[in-house]
Amino acid sequence: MSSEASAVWNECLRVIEQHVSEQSFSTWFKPINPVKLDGTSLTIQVPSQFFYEWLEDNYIQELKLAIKTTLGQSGRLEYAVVVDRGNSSNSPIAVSYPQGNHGNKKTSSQPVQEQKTTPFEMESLGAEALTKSNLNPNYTFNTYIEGDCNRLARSAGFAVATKPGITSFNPLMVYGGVGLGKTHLVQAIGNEIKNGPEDKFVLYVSSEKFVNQFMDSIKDGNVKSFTNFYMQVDVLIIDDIQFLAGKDRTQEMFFHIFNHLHQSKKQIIMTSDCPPRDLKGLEERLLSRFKWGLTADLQMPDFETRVAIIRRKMQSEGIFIPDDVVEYLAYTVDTNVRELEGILISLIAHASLNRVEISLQLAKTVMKNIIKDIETEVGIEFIQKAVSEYYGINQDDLKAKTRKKEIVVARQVAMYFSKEFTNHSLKSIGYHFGGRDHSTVIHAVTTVNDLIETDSTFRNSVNELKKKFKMRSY
Ligand SMILES: Nc1ncnc2c1ncn2[C@@H]1O[C@H](COP(=O)(O)OP(=O)(O)OP(=O)(O)O)[C@@H](O)[C@H]1O
Repeated sequence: MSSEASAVWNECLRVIEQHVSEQSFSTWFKPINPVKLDGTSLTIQVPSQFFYEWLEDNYIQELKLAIKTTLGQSGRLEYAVVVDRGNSSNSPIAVSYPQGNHGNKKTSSQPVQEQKTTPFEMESLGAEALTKSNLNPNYTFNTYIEGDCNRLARSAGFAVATKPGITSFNPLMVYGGVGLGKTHLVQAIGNEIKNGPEDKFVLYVSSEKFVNQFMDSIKDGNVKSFTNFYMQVDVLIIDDIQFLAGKDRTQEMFFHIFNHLHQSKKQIIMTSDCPPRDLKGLEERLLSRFKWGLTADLQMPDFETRVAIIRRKMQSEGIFIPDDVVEYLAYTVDTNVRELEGILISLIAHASLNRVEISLQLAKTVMKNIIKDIETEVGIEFIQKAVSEYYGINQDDLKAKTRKKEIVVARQVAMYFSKEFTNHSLKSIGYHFGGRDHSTVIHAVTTVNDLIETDSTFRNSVNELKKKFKMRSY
């Protein structure tokens, strides 16, 4: 090792130390050996291919800063990767060169294993590498709106964030449909731990990336460093675990990593698009481990929570949207939160591009453009769906013969609204409710009107539903 190279690298370390945590510094920078200095080009030796890729994915900015500070603008960094063949004492060194320098191979006393570009030429930091843990700093508990839809998962997540690895929620498995906030929640846990008092190595990885890294490690003969790396993590957050289905070798590797982490009281957090019992193509021994901790689901947020999510978003974007528009969006977009956010962003974009105020009319136009088949008119079907959801009954029961009290009330309310909000005749309305005759519809309308007069609880619920239909038929 040249003393010049050492001196330069020591300088670099002083810069890097100021920008990374103590733990990252000892994990990722202490094992590096400076090899040589050639003009303003410093070669450093890293223990494995995996290590090299990790540095490149996660610490490129710090390395760049250190090199430029120490060697000036023309400073360059090159890597020597110790090839992992399971026997490090035998490992040859592969020197890496900048792209475009291939015809000018430098000689090394040991065999050159492969060519690598320098990190500075590969500044393709993926969106994932936003922080050292691959966590998006905006995904916090603070920005994650609480509602009935996520209460259990959120509070379990918070407990885990306070005492990672030592609550009974290990592993914590969060499942739910597309765009319902799984990633946001598990990253909020990660951010909370990372910003907490203890110096924990938190790592977020998508299952897809985990599979790809594992496959690459097989290809490159690096499996050992892959495993060692994952076994060092204090908090492993692995997203969309269903992606491991059918990938037997990766599952086996994950099984070992899981066991090691769990035995060492390290926290494991996973997400999935369905409950563990429905995860097809995953080994039974993995599934049974997933059930050791806590499994919590996320549901579609209810109307109030959707309003709160929109308001939160408005606050973070620094924009104002009138209440009727907020309510309209919250009523209409009930598929998932990502879609709700998407429509909100389109609305903001439309208003600012066309220099118009955000209004209900604009919201409706944007909505029609985005969701082609959106049902903007109130029809009997829509009323039946909304009323049965509101009363928590099966939609088909509105058409069935059943005379159960709660179903009769819901049916009468739905008939009442069908009369008020659609152009269907009494006969047609009766037909849509299991072929009842028009006098049944008249009776329903009269009963509902009477109840509105006499029963305030009933009146409130009818008003709430009415608001929803008015939004549509505006
Ligand atoms: N309760 C919530 N409060 C605030 N924002 C939320 C909430 N739930 C979801 N979001 C937002 O909705 C968007 C989609 O969430 P996220 O990506 O976490 O969903 P997901 O369930 O992981 O989706 P996928 O199934 O596609 O992986 C994100 O922008 C997220 O911030």
